[in-house]
Amino acid sequence: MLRFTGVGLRYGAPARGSGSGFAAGSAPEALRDLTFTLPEGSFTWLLGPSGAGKSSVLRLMHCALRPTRGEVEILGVPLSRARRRDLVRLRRRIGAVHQDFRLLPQLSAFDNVALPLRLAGRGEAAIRAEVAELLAWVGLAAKQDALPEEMSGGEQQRVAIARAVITRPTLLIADEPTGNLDAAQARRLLALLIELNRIGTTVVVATHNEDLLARHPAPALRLQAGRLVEAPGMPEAGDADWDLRMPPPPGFDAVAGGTEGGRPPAPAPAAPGRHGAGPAGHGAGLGHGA
Ligand SMILES: Nc1ncnc2c1ncn2[C@@H]1O[C@H](COP(=O)(O)OP(=O)(O)OP(=O)(O)O)[C@@H](O)[C@H]1O
Repeated sequence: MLRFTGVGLRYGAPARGSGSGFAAGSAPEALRDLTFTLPEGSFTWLLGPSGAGKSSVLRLMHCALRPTRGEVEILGVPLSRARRRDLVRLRRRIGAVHQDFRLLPQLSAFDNVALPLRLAGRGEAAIRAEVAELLAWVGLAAKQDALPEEMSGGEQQRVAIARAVITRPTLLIADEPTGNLDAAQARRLLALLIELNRIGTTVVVATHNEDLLARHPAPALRLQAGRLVEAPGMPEAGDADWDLRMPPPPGFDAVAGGTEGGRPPAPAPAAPGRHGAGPAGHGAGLGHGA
């Protein structure tokens, strides 16, 4: 489970409980008052315009930062109280696809993808088979020996995706993972994310890709200028302050109805929820070959 409680983040300010030595800064808060819970095994889209704070939320989820206010709990571990070695252990359970890939430049595609398995102490024979299979699945069988600088942006992104999922992480976070992929490759990636989620991985994906959102309706966290404007289980904006059962204000009948003593027309039903209103479904009908 991921739980954010009253979370604020100000870059350059000291983090809660970290002793991390950040210089105190006066930058505006990048995240403000975020409170939400994502259950284990959920699939959540992370949405919002550029600069809204999506990458910052993912950095907190990846334990790369601690909040300056409030508490972030990742897979049961409160970041404010976690020691450095707890964080290292926690991060081994998290797969991350970064916007800028973060491949190790001196390692081949194969060795980049194999790295998390080697760190976990897996045997080389199993690593060979698993890495080869996953690289083939992302269409990079012929690029196993290529260095990152010898690959296109889309190829590097697919290596980064393979590296993030090779350990079947408990939590997968992805920041614009389709930014460099064509439409068919993006759909294959979505199928992979859905499959991982089906076998139990909690998945959080920041994206602007409307095609993916339409293909896999799931709950959403939506940010605007560092604040949450939509979250799983949060009432639609306006629900609380516009009660449709309230009588019209005095004099409104005559203005709206035109007939003495008449009632105004019934208000239109509330707008249907955005795609985030429904439960996470797996009904996108995408097989691995989609
Ligand atoms: N390392 C940093 N130091 C200082 N400010 C930062 C840093 N990273 C992000 N910010 C600021 O935090 C705010 C949120 O940025 P963030 O990258 O989280 O947004 P985003 O929604 O992911 O944007 P995009 O869609 O463009 O990637 C922005 O105002 C940004 O300038």
